[in-house]
Amino acid sequence: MTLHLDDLRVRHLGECRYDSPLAEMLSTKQTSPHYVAEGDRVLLEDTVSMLAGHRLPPARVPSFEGAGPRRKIYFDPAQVTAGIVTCGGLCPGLNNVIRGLVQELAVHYQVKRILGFRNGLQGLTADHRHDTVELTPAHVRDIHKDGGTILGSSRGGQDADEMVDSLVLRGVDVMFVIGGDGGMRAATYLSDAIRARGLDIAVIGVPKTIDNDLPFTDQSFGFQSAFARATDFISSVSVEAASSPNGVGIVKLMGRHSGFIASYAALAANGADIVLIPEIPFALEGPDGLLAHIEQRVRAKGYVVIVLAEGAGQDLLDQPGAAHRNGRGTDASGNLKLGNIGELLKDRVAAHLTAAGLPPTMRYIDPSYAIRSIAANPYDSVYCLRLAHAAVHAAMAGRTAAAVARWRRRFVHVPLSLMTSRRNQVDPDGDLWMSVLETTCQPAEFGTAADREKVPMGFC
Ligand SMILES: Nc1ncnc2c1ncn2[C@@H]1O[C@H](COP(=O)(O)OP(=O)(O)OP(=O)(O)O)[C@@H](O)[C@H]1O
Ligand SMILES: O=P(O)(O)OC[C@H]1O[C@](O)(CO)[C@@H](O)[C@@H]1O
Ligand SMILES: [Mg+2]
Repeated sequence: MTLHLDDLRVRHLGECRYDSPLAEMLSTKQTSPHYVAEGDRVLLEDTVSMLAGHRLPPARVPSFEGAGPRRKIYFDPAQVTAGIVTCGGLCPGLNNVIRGLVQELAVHYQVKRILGFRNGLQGLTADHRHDTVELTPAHVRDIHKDGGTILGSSRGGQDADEMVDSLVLRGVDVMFVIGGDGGMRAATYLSDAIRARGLDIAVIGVPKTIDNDLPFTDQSFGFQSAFARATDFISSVSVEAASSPNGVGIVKLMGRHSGFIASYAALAANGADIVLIPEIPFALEGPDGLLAHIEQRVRAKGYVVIVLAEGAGQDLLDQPGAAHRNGRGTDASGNLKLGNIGELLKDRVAAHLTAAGLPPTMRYIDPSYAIRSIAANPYDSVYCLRLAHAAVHAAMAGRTAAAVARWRRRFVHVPLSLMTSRRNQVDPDGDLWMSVLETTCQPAEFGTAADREKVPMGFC
């Protein structure tokens, strides 16, 4: 999909008439390498060849509106009630974002009231809309020290009109939705329904997901903390595998459709021989298949360490009745339920090595929720705080149906609909995957004899 400048423009509720309480701080600022001035824009693409390909003057090249405080704002802060909700799976940093939103809204803009809706979008239904938490700086002072979300979260669909009714009944003027792809989709429908009813309510998304599968953001918050924790499990399994005869260490990590956690954690731990991700299918059998490669590594090195994203190799579980298929179907939010590729791999590797005369010592770890239920690390803490500041500035300036994101290290406004227009995935031709191949020395693909012709050899 080719994007044009107009696709990247975010909606404004109207003219900004009020002086911002931060106006004085902004009076002397101009664009510099470290500051995007009001009215300036951040390029979508950043290579000479991509820019040249547009054949457009700089002002027409696709770009995002820079985030940050404006001198004039849309809402009168003294009249504003803000709402906050966290939805979907947990992610390190949710509490940091809540805290950042509350502090900025209360301390700098001094808004009238801040309401936290409980248990995800369920909190915006008729049955739950009155069970809100009154959020103040004192209430959120220490919440960043804990993982999870003080507001609670959930999966499962809600009616957009019912959610709008809740905002109207609770007098909400600016609504912050902290969520992943599902949450951003729900926020899009929410802002569409608000618009259809001609209401003056801003909806700002703060994208989160440990899977890092959202587009138009360099990395989603919490991802760094999550993969850092995953690294510990890879190190443990590597030690165990290396200390055992024919040791096989397998770590299965979250990542439904995107293998970023597996790739980054494997690079950070630097002990993995094989990384398997959803973006790159693999064959088990055959001379170029995964099992043959594992056997070769055990023979050469004495042990092997495999890092596996949960969404990898799902096609291998597709046959009806296949072991570890786990029924499939979808969860309450419509996300595909995955089969257990880790268990399948464990069984198949054990059978293969045993048949090859290398009976393995199997060390299998599935850290599951342990990587996402933790508090944010210092890097994510700073990132969450800055995203929260950007979200508040966007809302107070009357931006709506927009997400705040960091793009090419600048904070920008992204139309909400774009956040769900594609999925961020590891590019098999990109430099991240190249680094994984360089580090693990695994071949670019584990193919079968039939496609041996097109399968490049490993690096070492
Ligand atoms: N197409 C949709 N229309 C309306 N609401 C949706 C849609 N998709 C998801 N939602 C709602 O958004 C909320 C969050 O979605 P989901 O459970 O998929 O998590 P998420 O936001 O994608 O987070 P994560 O991927 O990090 O777990 C849920 O309450 C879900 O019902
Ligand atoms: O919370 P649940 O429904 O068990 O979801 C787990 C899923 O959530 C995520 O953490 C984020 O979508 C995935 O990596 C994982 O598959
Ligand atoms: Mg999701």
